[in-house]
Amino acid sequence: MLNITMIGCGAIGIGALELLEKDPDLRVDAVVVPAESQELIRQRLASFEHPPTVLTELPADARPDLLVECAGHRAIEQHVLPALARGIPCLVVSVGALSEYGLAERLEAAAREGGTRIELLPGAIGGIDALSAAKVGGLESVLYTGRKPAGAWKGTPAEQACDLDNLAEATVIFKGSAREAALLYPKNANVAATLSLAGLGLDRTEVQLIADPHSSENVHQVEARGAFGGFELTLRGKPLAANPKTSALTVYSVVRALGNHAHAISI
Ligand SMILES: NC(=O)C1=CN([C@@H]2O[C@H](COP(=O)(O)OP(=O)(O)OC[C@H]3O[C@@H](n4cnc5c(N)ncnc54)[C@H](OP(=O)(O)O)[C@@H]3O)[C@@H](O)[C@H]2O)C=CC1
Ligand SMILES: O=C([O-])CC(=O)C(=O)O
Repeated sequence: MLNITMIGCGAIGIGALELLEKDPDLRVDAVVVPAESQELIRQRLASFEHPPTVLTELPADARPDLLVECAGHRAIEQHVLPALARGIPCLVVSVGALSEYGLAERLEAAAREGGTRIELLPGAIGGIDALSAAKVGGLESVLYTGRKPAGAWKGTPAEQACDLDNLAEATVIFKGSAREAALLYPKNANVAATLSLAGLGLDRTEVQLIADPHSSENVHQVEARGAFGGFELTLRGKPLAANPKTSALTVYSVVRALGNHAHAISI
């Protein structure tokens, strides 16, 4: 059995915990959350058969088999970097944090220091295996379009670009590089960063973000060309009720990745 510490316990975290309870090979022993929400999370987890301990920091002597981050960009610096340096393997969903200059190199250095690895999870997108394999032969272009319901862009710079409450038609709210997208939209453009890290890089991957008042799904489209040929992918993600910015597939991606560490056959 693998003992896991989870960083963050919101829409993704709770969704993953519910599914992981059914897996005898995995046990989430602890969740790490901000002090302000510690009590609320404790109450939310009370109905679980094996409620994880709710902490605000990973204790200095803690040695979980795996640490999984599902908290947000700031948690990478705060929790993942030190855990890697201590030799704890980390899985992360807030991949957009790596758009900050120098952070990827610091994560790599910390993982080397600790003799361990950091795994960037596909989250809400598919095709990462194909794209990163295509990169080996050489990629020419990768275009990512992220389309979400207007409400999913609330609390983001899109509010300055348009009137989200009265949008009549689908509106492009951002056009630029994956790096800019991930920095400007930390809760909505992790997929842009993931695709770019697998493919052409943060500065050469073209990104378009759309607020669509007629959509009820988070639609991710990828067009890639290179020596391998080409592929077009459209993924229509169902948003989570607990956080409409986040697609349900992200929860399943976390559960799959953890399972792959524990089960005899991984896929
Ligand atoms: N790769 C992908 O495809 C995707 C990645 N994501 C990433 O996952 C993150 C989480 O998504 P989601 O679960 O929907 O978000 P929620 O806001 O529902 O939950 C976030 C949870 O993390 C906690 N948290 C926030 N900051 C920290 C921190 N520094 N240390 C510990 N805990 C923290 C929050 O606590 P509190 O409530 O107190 O703030 C909350 O419990 C997103 O911010 C995004 O970066 C999301 C969707 C797709
Ligand atoms: O969950 C999704 O559909 C994608 C998302 O929020 C992100 O890329 O950050």
